[in-house]
Amino acid sequence: SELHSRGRRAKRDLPANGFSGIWSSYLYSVLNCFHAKSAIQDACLRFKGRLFTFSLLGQWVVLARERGHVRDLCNAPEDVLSMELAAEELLQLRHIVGPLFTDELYHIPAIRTKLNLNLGDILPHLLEEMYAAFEDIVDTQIGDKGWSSITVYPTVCRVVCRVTSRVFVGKTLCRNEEYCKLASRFTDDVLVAGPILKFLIPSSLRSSIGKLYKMTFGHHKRMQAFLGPLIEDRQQKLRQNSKFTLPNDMLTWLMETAPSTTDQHYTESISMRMLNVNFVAMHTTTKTFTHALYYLASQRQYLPVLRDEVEQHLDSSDFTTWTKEALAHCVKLDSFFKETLRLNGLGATWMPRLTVSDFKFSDGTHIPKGYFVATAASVIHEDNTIYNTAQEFDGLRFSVMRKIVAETEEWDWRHKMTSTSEAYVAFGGGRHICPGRFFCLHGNEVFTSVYHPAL
Ligand code: HEM
Repeated sequence: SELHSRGRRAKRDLPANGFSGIWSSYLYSVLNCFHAKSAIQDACLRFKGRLFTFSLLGQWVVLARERGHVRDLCNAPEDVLSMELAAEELLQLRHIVGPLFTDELYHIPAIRTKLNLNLGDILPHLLEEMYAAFEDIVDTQIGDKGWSSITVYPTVCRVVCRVTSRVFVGKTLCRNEEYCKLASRFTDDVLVAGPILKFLIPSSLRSSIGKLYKMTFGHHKRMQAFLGPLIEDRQQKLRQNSKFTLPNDMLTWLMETAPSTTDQHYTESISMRMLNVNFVAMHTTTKTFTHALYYLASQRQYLPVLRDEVEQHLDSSDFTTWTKEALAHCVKLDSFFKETLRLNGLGATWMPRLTVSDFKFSDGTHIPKGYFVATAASVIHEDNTIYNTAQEFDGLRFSVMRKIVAETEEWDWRHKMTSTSEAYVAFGGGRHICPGRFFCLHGNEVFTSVYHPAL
């Protein structure tokens, strides 16, 4: 039955967390949502070092936590363990957004090459927008007393959206309230609607409900309405003068990377890629910066330490002198963000994969086609055998580790925020490792470095 296929036990010869009956496991999988982190921690303790199955919101997942298992997961090719199909199925992306969302993926090379190569050039724009966004969004909320209580998440979300949109679509559109609402709401809408569709709606009805959803929210159509005239304008300028330099932003990089530049599909396709870029960039960066702000506010001893470091490397009276290289010297700031993500990653389980064909872990465990596999990310990040006092926040943890490495080795990159390993999976690993992590670090550092009296 439908319920059975959604709630079934993943793999009979692996230990299972909770109940393994159809109804009991289904109900248990709902309860697990309310305390996923501790339930996974308990299961890891019980099944020491072994792979096990865990049920979450009607879905059994094989969870990996040992280094070897995580390495196997990272190294598996896409046609064996598929991230794309896992995301598509778990979030019902075909129904909620449309097949174009998952079929074309050229935003990934655009980020990997063009965005990452241009980080130095876009820094002044990032900084200019950051100052303007703080003035418009934060300063206007501060009254005569010189302080005000602000709801952090929505405020950070607006700032992040404006600043990242400056790099994605340019100065005019990033200051358009309607555009920013669309860019920031899109991820939240998908993250709510996708799991509901998968969990509550039988597969025979999903297509019709998805159509209704798309008609109501119209994310793609609205994005086309914003980007269409901009694309047309840039193309026209190029037609008039082939030497015309396009603005250095994501829209241009997508226009240059898109397979075809002529047919009608062009604007549709680029708009969908822009939605996808927003999907991966906004929510993740907002969440990380919000947590970092909470740590700063609750552990104020870090404020002078981080500010001293920033002032040592960057001229706080003139941000136009800031460079990518100078920011890279702020190792304590880097460590602070890495530690924030260690304890507050994107979820208790991460790096979901769907087995497209039979998969064998290196210890011989065999997972048949059609099952979900993921890492027990929070357990890995809070393992006392890897990190001292792993449950505690130590903002300078990684800068100390970097210093120790630097004493004996030439390169101290191993503990930088953007470096990953089987013990640090906040940005995933293997072929799908997050290509936007350099931009995200850049953005976060700039956020915190910008001197603001409210901080
Ligand atoms: C703190 C912020 C961020 C976090 C924690 C984060 C984390 C992740 C993680 C865990 C993955 C999945 C990796 C896997 O399953 O192996 C991922 C993938 C991805 N991320 Fe990020 N990310 C962040 C910011 C960004 C930004 C700002 C961008 C774009 C500018 C971005 C673009 C992407 C893309 C395109 C993928 C898919 C890569 C692929 O399928 O090959 N991310 N990210």
